Amino acid sequence: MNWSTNVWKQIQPIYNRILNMPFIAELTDGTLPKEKFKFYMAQDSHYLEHFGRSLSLIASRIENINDTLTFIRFAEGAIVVENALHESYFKDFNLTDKGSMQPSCHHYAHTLKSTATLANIEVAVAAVLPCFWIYREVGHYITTNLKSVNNPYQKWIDTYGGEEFNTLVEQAIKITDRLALNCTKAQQNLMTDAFITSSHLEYQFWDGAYNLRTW
Ligand SMILES: Cc1ncc(C[n+]2csc(CCO)c2C)c(N)n1
Repeated sequence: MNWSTNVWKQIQPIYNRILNMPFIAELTDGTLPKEKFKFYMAQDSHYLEHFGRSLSLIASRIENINDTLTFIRFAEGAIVVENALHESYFKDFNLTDKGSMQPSCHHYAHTLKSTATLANIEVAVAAVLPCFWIYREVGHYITTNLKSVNNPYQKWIDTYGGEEFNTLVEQAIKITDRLALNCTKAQQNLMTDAFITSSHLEYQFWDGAYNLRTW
């Protein structure tokens, strides 16, 4: 079994907890209170900047030059494309000031940056993979369970449920599996730990927004 199939099995309890979060249920039926979505968007805007920097660090460290190019594109996607989504939401929801980073976002963003800088490259790549993979799965889940026609969060849903995003995720999984193939079992276990930690932090990110958790 390849590394990714195995790790995805391992995070099933976390993934199922994510699918059962009120944030996801209310995003799906469009009833999520605006102030919670605004909190999420503002925090995510901070997150994306740090995430983009983490991807750029990985791009510069990864050995295969084609992988460097792929990670440069991921970084660009995080900063340019995703920020466009946020900007349009900032307008739609009258959000002018994103404020400072709050605990869930701060923890996640800085964990990714230190991992991207200090950990072995395969561990750094494994740490960013849940950002792609969990969002794709959640995007598909929401798309298949959509109830309301006039969902105010439709743009967000379309971004992550779409085919374009799916292609990026497939590329990210493929690179990570290739790196894992050249690793010892001990190194693969460190990759797995990093993937699991980021999956927990994805959960915490939504939980922090739903509960409007501040310092
Ligand atoms: C907390 C949090 N985690 C993951 C994503 C999803 N995401 C953001 S950028 C990017 C890659 C684009 O190249 C992906 C998958 C998010 N928005 N917020």
